[in-house]
Parts: sequence; structure tokens; C-alpha cells
Amino acid sequence: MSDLEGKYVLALDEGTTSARAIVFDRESNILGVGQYEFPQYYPKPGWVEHNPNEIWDAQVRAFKTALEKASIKPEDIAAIGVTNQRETTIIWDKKTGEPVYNAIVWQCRRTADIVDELRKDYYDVIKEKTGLVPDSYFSGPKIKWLLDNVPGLREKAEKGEVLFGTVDTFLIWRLSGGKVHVVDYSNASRTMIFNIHKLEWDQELLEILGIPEAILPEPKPSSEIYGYTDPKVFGAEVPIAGDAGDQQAALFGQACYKPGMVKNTYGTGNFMLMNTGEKPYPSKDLLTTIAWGLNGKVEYALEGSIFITGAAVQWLRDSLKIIEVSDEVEPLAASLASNEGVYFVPAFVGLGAPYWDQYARGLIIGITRGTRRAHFARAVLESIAYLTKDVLIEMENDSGIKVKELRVDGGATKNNFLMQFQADILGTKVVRPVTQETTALGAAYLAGLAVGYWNSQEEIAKMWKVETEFEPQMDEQTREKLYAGWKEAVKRSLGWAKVLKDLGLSE
Ligand SMILES: Nc1ncnc2c1ncn2[C@@H]1O[C@H](COP(=O)(O)OP(=O)(O)O)[C@@H](O)[C@H]1O
Ligand SMILES: O=P(O)(O)OC[C@H](O)CO
Repeated sequence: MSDLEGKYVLALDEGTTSARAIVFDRESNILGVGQYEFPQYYPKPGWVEHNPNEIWDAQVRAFKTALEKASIKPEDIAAIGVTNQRETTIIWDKKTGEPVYNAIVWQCRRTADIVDELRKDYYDVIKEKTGLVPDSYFSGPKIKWLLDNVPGLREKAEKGEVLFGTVDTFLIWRLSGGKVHVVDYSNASRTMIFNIHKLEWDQELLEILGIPEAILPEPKPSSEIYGYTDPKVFGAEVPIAGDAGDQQAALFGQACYKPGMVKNTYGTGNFMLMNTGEKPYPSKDLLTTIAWGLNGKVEYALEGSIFITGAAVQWLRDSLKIIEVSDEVEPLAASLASNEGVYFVPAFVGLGAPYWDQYARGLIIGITRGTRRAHFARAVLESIAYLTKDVLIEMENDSGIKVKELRVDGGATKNNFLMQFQADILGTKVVRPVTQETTALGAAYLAGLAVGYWNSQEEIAKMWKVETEFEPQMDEQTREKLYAGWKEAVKRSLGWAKVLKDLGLSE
């Protein structure tokens, strides 16, 4: 233990829009934060890419800033935990480390046709083995697209000259100076080629998608020493000891360690996860996913992935210019006593759970001559709460567990109007903790546990503290009517991109 005295844990939290790095001490206090945005590329409607080198540069700047702000040196770090936007797919050259193409981002819909084909014959096989609903969201079809579309890549892949990774894998590979090629079970469980029961790459699915196993990383638990940082990269040799997808890391950081405990993260999208313990619960419209591998066991979660929530607030700000800064959305929405019949469905990239419609597109409905900016603001915030209710209903049905409280985190949870409306529309208590950095904290805990910086989950759970509880106040009848209006609005958004395609109005 003594060599850990006076040391800290560093979390690298690589998200969809920015790379962050946070230094934590043993009491989970934040000592330093670095955060840098990187560009988003939209080469065609529905396509989303990142440049892996830009992700890397942002992540390196972020950890340098975090260490500087904390006034500590690289050798003061006891362990590094990595957490990441999940599913985003990178293939790079094994020798040079250079990406062969941009990263295909989780939101990207370019593989919709590949997935349509898979759904016809393999829907049940995929669901059973991977726990996922076949969708363009996941990595497997993105890998296939790259192998089919980047000239010469398939040959290189077959010869083992290139490597695949989700962003965690890519970062760990670069941090270790190209020595370590691993993925943790939680990230592997988002690829659609990983068997979540056997904890191995699934040969049948690899064959169906034509993916050579040689390019895949080694699947590992979420908390163990995978290797060490290259001093040329990090400035010291430090254990890389934690890895988890950002939503699973948030579940860990929210100390949801008992079956039935649920967290909901409000960021670009919303991701609700329920810990289901060592049992993978099957579900028709939610995902069965790996929460983490820890202490020689694997725990599972049920997940409802909602693709666009906070991103719709950004859209109000950046595209419609209805607000100048995100925080203005709250007073604007609250200036109305109700939505006055205006609903918004944020299906910008289709709809995820529980609809899984790759062809749904966004709509705003109920507009009259009296509709103002405030209606847009309110309809956007309400949509986040309704989509969350859609998911919670499925989760309670699938698990047979009545959720007592929803632990929340993420950028949009500072919006008190949204949190109160959420509690009202769910009829369930919403609990916001003191520490909002639960994703980074989860990654730090996983890394810290691996090196003995923290000793147990019980010790960690004691550090979780409530900041505000939002109790439901809406009467049942109003709740039901508003929600019924939402379901009608959603119906009208489904399949729209298909309609356009069939009419020859889009590709
Ligand atoms: N006051 C607010 N009300 C609602 N949403 C907000 C508010 N402030 C920020 N947001 C949204 O929160 C999101 C950022 O949260 P964050 O957890 O950093 O997301 P991510 O990790 O997905 O990038 C943005 O999409 C932003 O629009
Ligand atoms: O980067 P975030 O926080 O928006 O999370 C993205 C999710 O991991 C996508 O599955």
C-alpha cells in the first residue's frame, strides 16, 4: 500500500464530442480536469465520423491539462482508467499506427442496408448471442463496411496487418506505445460479434459479417492491469488498469452494484442501465449488455439507448438559434404552463430503444399560429423525459422489478425543470448525486480497484451522496394523457426516411 501513498488515479473519459481527463484522490475529490472538443464530420446525411488522430490529440491535451491543474506529475498517478463513447469503430495499421479511415461513430447510419439484410435471417441469432437488437448503432456492421469499402483493406485484414478497436482499445494501444491490444467485456458487448454468455468473439457472427479474427483485440475484464503507459507518451510508466464503456462506467460510478439499481445519463443521448447481477435478462426491445467484468465475475445490465436528447438542445442553440446558451432552455420551457399540444420527436438518426427504427426522422407536431420559441424549448425537454419513460416501462416489464429511484447524471441533469418533469412523467423519484462526474469516476474506481488504491465496492458505495431528490408531483390523469399524446407523436415519426426513399426523394 505504501507505494500508493500520495498518489492519485487518472480517468480518461473519451466522449462523443470531447475528450476529458480527471484526476481523483482517494476520497473521490476532483483535483484537476482537462477537456477538449474535437470536430464532428457529417460527410452525407445520416453519416457521422471522427478523426482518430484528433481524438488522440484532444485526449493527450486533456490529460496534460488535468495533471497540470492538479499540480502533479505523471509518476504521481497510481493507475489510469479508460472510458469511452462506445461502438465507434476504428481500424488502424499495425506497423505505423495510422488509422486507415476515419472512425465511424455510433450515431452513423451508413450501415442501415447491411443491417436490414442481417435482420432478415439472423435477428434471433444476434439477439440471443450478443444481447443486441440488430441496428446500425453497433460496431460489427461498421467493420464490415470498412472492409468492403476501403480499397485493399480486406486483404490487409486477412494478413493481420491492421487492427480493429473501439475507442478504448485505440487509446490503450497508443498509450502503451503499440504494445497492448485489448478491449474490456463491456465494450466488446457493443460490437455485435461478441458472445456475451461465453465471453468470446463469436465465430458464426464473424463468418456472417466476413470479419477476420486476426484484427480483433483480446477481450478482458474491466478491472485489471492490461499493461503500462509508454514513458515517451505519458511521461512515466503507469499501469493502465481500468476499461469500460462510458455508460457502464457511469453505472459503476453511481454505485449501482445491486440488481435492480438503475442510472440514467443525460448527455448527447440518454442511456438508462439497470444492474441485473450475474444474470443476463433477455429482452425484446432493450439491450442485454455486459456491465463489467470484476473480481472473476461478470455482471450484466439491461440498457435502453436513446440516441438524441441533449443533442436536440444543442440543435435549438446552434441550428435554430432559438437560444444562445444551453441554460436558457430551462426558463424558456418553464415560461409555459404546459406544452399546449406541441410535441417534438428527436429522431434525428432514427430511434433507438424501444422503437429501433433506423428510418424514423425528427418531427415537431401541433404547431399553430400561436407557437413560439418557448414551445420548441418545452417540447424538446419534454421529449427527453417521454423517451426515458418509454425505456423505463420496458425495463420494469423485462426485469419484473419496480424501480424505486432513478439515479441521474450527465450534462442535462442540471436542468431542474427537466428533472422535475422527469419525476412527474415517470411517477418515480429522480435522484441527482453530488458528484456529476460519474462516468470518469467509474473508470477511476475500476482502475483503482485493480491496483489496490480502493479495496472494495462497499468502500466506494459509501462515498456516493445525494444532492437533490425530485419527487413526482403530477396527478395520474395528467401524466397518462400527456404520455398518450407522446405515443401518437412518435407513431407519426416512424419510417419517414423509408417513405422518402420509396418516393425517390432521397438515396
Ligand atoms: N441546461 C441544460 N438543459 C438541457 N440540456 C443541457 C443543458 N446544458 C447542457 N445540456 C446538454 O447536455 C449535453 C452535454 O452533456 P455531457 O454529459 O457533457 O454530454 P456528452 O458526454 O454526451 O458529450 C449537451 O448535449 C447539451 O446540449
Ligand atoms: O459519448 P456519450 O456520453 O454521448 O455516450 C455515447 C454512448 O456510449 C454511445 O453508446
